[in-house]
Amino acid sequence: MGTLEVSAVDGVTFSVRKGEFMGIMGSSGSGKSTLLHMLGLLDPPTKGTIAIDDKDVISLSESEKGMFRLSRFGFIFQDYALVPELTAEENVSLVAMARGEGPESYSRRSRQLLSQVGLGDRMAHLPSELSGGEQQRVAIARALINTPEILFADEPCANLDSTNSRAVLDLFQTINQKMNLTVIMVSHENWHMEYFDRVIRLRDGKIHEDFRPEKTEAATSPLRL
Ligand SMILES: Nc1ncnc2c1ncn2[C@@H]1O[C@H](COP(=O)(O)OP(=O)(O)OP(=O)(O)O)[C@@H](O)[C@H]1O
Repeated sequence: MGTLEVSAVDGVTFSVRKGEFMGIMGSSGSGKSTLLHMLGLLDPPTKGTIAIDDKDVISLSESEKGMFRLSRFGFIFQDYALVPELTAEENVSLVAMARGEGPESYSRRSRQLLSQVGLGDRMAHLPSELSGGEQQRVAIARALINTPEILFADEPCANLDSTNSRAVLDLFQTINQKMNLTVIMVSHENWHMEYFDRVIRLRDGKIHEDFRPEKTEAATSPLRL
């Protein structure tokens, strides 16, 4: 920031097990989004290493990072990040198209995923014709179209009421358990911890706590993947 150097994340070291549902928590400005964006290869760290399956992913070229993100990661953002001019089905298909797939292979899967997130009757709707919770479920279907190994979610419930937040978290839990997908989610809501296997709490860009929260019985959704 001009002459002011900001250490958004500083000296953070941890590893994540395959299939873990991890929450990154901490107060505003503690570095959660920066950490998530670095892990998701969206922002480069100034120093340090990130390894996935023992592969150093920092040294990949920009185009290799792009392909790595498309084929191995799913992203879900607070503001849904849907393309406003495209229907729900087209939004989901878009990332499969970007990976070079033909329509014969992604069309059926897009529709199947939208049905599985409860939007079978909303496939032709534009984002503006969907509620916030529905838009976030389109974003979840989109994140799953390329059968990723890691799902990154940055405050996915920030704009949702508690019923819709629970629907999204129930979906994450089902995806995590049924597909053994690693989920890394930024949150500042303490009640979300009931869904997490593990929490890393940041303070001033450093790991302040790394713990396994006590599990209460969270509801399970009817999603079958
Ligand atoms: N693009 C940027 N340029 C300069 N500083 C930034 C930038 N993005 C974030 N920061 C700073 O880095 C620090 C960490 O920000 P970050 O957005 O990662 O925090 P956060 O924990 O996700 O916060 P919030 O919960 O409010 O979203 C903050 O001090 C912030 O002001």
